[in-house]
Amino acid sequence: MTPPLGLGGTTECDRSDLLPPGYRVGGWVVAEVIGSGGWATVYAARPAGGGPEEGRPDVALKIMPTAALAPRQARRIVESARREVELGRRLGHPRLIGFLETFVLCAPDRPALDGAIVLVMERAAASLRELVDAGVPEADRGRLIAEICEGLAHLHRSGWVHADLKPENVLLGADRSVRLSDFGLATELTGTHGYAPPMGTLDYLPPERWRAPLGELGVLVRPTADIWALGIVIHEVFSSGGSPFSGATPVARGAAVQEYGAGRAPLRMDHALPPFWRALAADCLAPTHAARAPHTADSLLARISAQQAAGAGAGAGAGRRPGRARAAVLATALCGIAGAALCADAVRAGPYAPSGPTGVPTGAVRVFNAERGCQERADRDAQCSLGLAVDPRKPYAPDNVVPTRVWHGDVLAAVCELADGRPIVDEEDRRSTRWFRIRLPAGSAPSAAWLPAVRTKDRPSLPGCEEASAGSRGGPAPGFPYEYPPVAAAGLRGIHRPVLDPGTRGNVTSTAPRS
Ligand SMILES: Nc1ncnc2c1ncn2[C@@H]1O[C@H](COP(=O)(O)OP(=O)(O)OP(=O)(O)O)[C@@H](O)[C@H]1O
Repeated sequence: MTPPLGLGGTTECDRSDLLPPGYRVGGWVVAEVIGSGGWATVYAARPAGGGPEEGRPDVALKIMPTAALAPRQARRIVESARREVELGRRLGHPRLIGFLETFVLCAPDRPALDGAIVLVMERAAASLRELVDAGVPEADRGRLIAEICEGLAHLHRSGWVHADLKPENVLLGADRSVRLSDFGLATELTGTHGYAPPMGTLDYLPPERWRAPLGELGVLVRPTADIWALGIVIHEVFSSGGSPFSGATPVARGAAVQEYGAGRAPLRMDHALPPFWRALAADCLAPTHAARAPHTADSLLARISAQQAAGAGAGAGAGRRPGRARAAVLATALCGIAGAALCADAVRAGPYAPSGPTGVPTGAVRVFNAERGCQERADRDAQCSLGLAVDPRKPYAPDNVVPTRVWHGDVLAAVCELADGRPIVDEEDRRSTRWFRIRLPAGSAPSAAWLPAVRTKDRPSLPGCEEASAGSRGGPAPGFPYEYPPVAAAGLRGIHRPVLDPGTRGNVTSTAPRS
């Protein structure tokens, strides 16, 4: 820290804890107040003439008073400033706000501010909060989230957790590029976690933070806390500032977060979120640290980049109609793994082949997609496609979903049903262990796959699969998968969209401690 500086006030100010415009702070002259947080007031300032700052760009001064605080609080402020300075010194990055210097304010004429800590920062043009309040332009939404991810990825790679990510702390340059700021709670990790002061912004705390014990070192934080906060920010950006957790106050919304974290309430996102961003936010908002851990800032960034590179960024970002897409945990991963070539098959509405010589198919099912936005679409958009499983008794995973996709309204040839497959829950919390064996279009490989019963409203009268298999082949009931002759259908493009696998969700909720 630079030594205390002599100051010269020039104009009157109606609050003793505010500096008037023109007040000189070090080599800087205070202009207007930009905003105030819990512990600080941030001012716009320009370089004072004649000093080394002359000719430098305007800055923001974050002034943290300590005079009126109890010793413990004052220590907290000093510690918070130390974190900001330390992080700023070590982790310079285009997505993090730049720090120029820090010093202690010597202002004997203003006792409330005498001894305050001053951070001199690069000055931003606005905060994401202002933009959210005004309505984030559709064309900017995806880019802003991607840039926040870049900042987080850099922090996490460098072994730090921000611990207070929220739109107020996402600053925007004159060109609207993102700069993460306010590192007062930023925590350096020792291995997988670190300890932060027991502070933060209630609306952005993950479920586990609400019951985290407070030890001597503080509360345990991990990068997944930032990922949770990112999920809330994504939701806000795409839904005009709305939170996915309802409640009139932050504490009430916190109670809703805990209900969700304990598995007693589903995640309910605003219909305004386009499917891609809904899926991304849902992954960020996985209810436990363990479930969120695979979704690192780097992996989220890769998904966003892939989406944008595929030319779907604009559509995914803004123009889509709302839907109730649930965690398409595998959607992007599958496309990434399988590539476009594997994403080539699809089943069109019909043709449904009635009973053939072998007795199959013996029924039909019409695909039902619980996402309302997808029900209204007729363009067979990839984001609205649904996956079919190879094996209904295994979790959905990249190696357990066939390349062929289906869409809401498709009529599929079902040959038999399985009552005790893996339980599946849809976006409306309908749960079923029943699966239908579906014949796929000619040329599909494999030629048959499995549709979860929650993905159709139809309940055709079908034989049990073991029975059908034995009947059609005249042999003993085989295991999975069965093979049936394919039906003809047109091939279309799209990506996999597996339904939510509650096996995963069940594990998650069962391991989540009760609040
Ligand atoms: N470098 C900067 N350039 C422009 N505006 C800034 C800058 N730093 C902070 N601000 C704005 O100043 C306001 C106060 O910031 P500050 O970091 O003190 O508090 P906060 O993040 O809003 O709240 P809290 O301290 O309670 O977390 C915020 O609205 C923020 O957007």
